[in-house]
Amino acid sequence: MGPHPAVAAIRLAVRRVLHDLLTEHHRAPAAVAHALPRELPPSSRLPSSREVPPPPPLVLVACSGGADSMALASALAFEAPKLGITAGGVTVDHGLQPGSDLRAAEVVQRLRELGLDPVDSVAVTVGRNGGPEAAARDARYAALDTAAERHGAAAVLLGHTRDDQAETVLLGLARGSGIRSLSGMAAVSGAGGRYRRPFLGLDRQTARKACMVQSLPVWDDPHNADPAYTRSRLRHEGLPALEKALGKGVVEALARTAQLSRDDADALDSWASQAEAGVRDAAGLLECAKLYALPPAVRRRVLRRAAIEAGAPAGSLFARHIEEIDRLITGWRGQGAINLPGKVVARRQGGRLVIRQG
Ligand SMILES: Nc1ncnc2c1ncn2[C@@H]1O[C@H](COP(=O)(O)OP(=O)(O)OP(=O)(O)O)[C@@H](O)[C@H]1O
Repeated sequence: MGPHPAVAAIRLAVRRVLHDLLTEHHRAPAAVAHALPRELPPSSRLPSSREVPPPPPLVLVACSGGADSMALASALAFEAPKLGITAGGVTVDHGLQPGSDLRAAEVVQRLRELGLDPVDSVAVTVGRNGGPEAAARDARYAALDTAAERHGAAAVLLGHTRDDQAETVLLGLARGSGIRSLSGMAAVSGAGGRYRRPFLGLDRQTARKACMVQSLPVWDDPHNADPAYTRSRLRHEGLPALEKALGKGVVEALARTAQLSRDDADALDSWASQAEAGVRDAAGLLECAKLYALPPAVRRRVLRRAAIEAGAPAGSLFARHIEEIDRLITGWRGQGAINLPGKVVARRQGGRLVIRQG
């Protein structure tokens, strides 16, 4: 008898990602070998480094101890050895609740019991930038980046599911900042495509079921049920209400919206990068008349890129900033300079748009 369908589904999702990683590993052996600073065993220190096969790639799972990432850890532990991949894990202690260090130690133990090695627990200090959820996320990704680099990991797997994706799309929709924010989380992201999300096509229920039938103990993060958090309200009130009003397929439709929006946003980004050269004069300044002639979606992207190039931090540059710059082109009434994040200033001078720091 084969495994329970939920277990088969999580394993298949992980197997696909590991196959992709191996294909990349074989396509770019030099680059991957370079990203793997782990000591080679003495027997493999041959005179010609070209003949030395790179060590097997290491893949880490980022595990909170919750159902999604425990299911992910179990599937990784099962699939990785079959493909000659070393599987490890990292858990991050945000220090936000009493006893969080004990929970982190428990997660480490569970990951070791699954056969993962190395397993790290990293304690972080959560700052105050941009609200509690954003601050915890920033601290978490910084810790995961450091762990991945320390171990020379080829990838870090994250347990985001289709339900998380649906929530992310709705949050993006409510921000009103365009299709890039509707495109949710990418299956591959981070420096060099480090982060992989094998479960984006699976629902949360499947991950929970897989934990249950494998008798994996899971930890329910009290933050996930705390109505003080936007995502938690969306998960427990918003999405169920939408499902009630629109039917059960909403989550799937929102996840599909993410994929379609991502493709559209990528196409517009590439259009904007091609259009950019054509709207600059010989001195490299943006010509207002040529910007005016661009479709608004392309023009806004050119303006955003110019602001980032001038030093505005991408994460602090919002749709309203771009709209203000855009008005220098499309609603020109002699208005003054516009202050942007990162001390960047945009002003219209003659027929040119000047965006620079200071
Ligand atoms: N404290 C943590 N340590 C390590 N990885 C984490 C931690 N918190 C979240 N992650 C990673 O980020 C993913 C998404 O986490 P998030 O809390 O947004 O979603 P979740 O649906 O509650 O996931 P889970 O059920 O795994 O906790 C997790 O599946 C896991 O891979």
